[in-house]
Amino acid sequence: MSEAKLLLVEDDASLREALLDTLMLAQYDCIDVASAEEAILALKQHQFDLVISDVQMPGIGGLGLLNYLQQHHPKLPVLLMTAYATIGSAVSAIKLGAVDYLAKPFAPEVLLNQVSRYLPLKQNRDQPVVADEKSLSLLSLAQRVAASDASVMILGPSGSGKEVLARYIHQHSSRAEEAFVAINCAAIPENMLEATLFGYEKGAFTGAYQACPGKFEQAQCGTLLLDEISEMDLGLQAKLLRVLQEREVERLGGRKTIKLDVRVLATSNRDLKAVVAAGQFREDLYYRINVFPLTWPALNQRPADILPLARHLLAKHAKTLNVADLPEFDEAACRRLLSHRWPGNVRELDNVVQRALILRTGALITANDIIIDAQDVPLTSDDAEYTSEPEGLGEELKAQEHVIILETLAQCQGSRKLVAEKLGISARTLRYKMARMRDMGIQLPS
Ligand SMILES: Nc1ncnc2c1ncn2[C@@H]1O[C@H](COP(=O)(O)OP(=O)(O)OP(=O)(O)O)[C@@H](O)[C@H]1O
Repeated sequence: MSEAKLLLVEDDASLREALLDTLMLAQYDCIDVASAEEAILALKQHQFDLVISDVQMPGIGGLGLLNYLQQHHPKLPVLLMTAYATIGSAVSAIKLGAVDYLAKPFAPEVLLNQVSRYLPLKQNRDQPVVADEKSLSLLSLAQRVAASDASVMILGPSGSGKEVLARYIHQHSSRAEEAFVAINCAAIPENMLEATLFGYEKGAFTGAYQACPGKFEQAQCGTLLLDEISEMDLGLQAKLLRVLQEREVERLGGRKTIKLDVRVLATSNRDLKAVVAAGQFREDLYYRINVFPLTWPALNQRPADILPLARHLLAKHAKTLNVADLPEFDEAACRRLLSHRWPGNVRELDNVVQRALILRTGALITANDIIIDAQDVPLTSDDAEYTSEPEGLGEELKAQEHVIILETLAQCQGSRKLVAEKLGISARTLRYKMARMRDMGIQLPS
């Protein structure tokens, strides 16, 4: 999940739910409230990086909130949402200090594009923690590659740390002070990926009420990460190749070409050569992107990383949970961590460490606290339900769960609220499950 925190203020409950879904599926950490008054309370309890607020609301409303923010949080960016008919008030709000506005109704991608423009880039993100010789030599190679401007293809199984490595390359490049923009090609519906990548002009398609720069433009002078590039359809691959060759982009519905100075990194957890051989990935694009291939081996191929990573993840989560004294793994717990095969790689290790932190009773984490099979975890709170996917579920059962969710979504015309009610799970759990489905490349209605 992104480290940036968003405050969403919208009095229309169903719209708020839909916006929240979009933001959470895009991995944003978000708190939602129904009025400006509640927003002010939330601002006293949390630190936010961006506020997205409706203008017309009962009480002091969006403009009252803007006024409050100007006085108490003048540096906090505010995005206002307003009905198309009342754009005049949004324009005056911009004069009052809002950074931008969204004209309702807008497509989910318009929201995500705007949000990604204003969220600050957190520089202190996870640095790769490595100890195994294989990983050390990979990092030193990555550092040397970072110094060049070559395109890099990062391969490795899911959860091995490909995005962490991509950020590392950016941070060690001459572009480190510029933007790092990541886009997950599998998570964005196919018909919106092109607009998200290349941007669009007002009126380019139904719902494009205002022009929006694409990810390439947002990454200008910096680095663009095309995550899971192998999931891009062949038609779009041809357009991407052209942009990379010409080093310029044209927004959808636009006539102007925009010169680009962007370094492109890409990841895939598939054997890209085999995908090329199967005719699902263009060979010319493969060679353009694959100037320098780097591969993170699976975690079980670099066992010396396991304990340092586990300790790092423990310290990270202890900090988030405000745990005063950091517990340690006892010897039996370490043995258990070292003997597992970690099919889910570092992401799986991260889940196990989080569970251990919740389950431990003293200053030491024992082997009993290391629950590898999540089915054994006693779920007591909604939070625990949200963060732990029952990994023990068989593949067949999981596939059935996905079918049920998709069918119920269709029956309820996409209303997450109704789906959650029908399936008897919390809206949070549904959101989490849908995010996991998106991660797996399953297309969901937006
Ligand atoms: N070497 C590392 N040091 C610190 N944290 C790591 C490391 N490798 C992975 N992680 C953490 O593990 C999680 C998964 O990593 P990441 O998202 O980079 O994997 P990925 O290979 O891109 O996965 P996917 O293919 O599923 O997108 C993240 O929370 C990341 O911060």
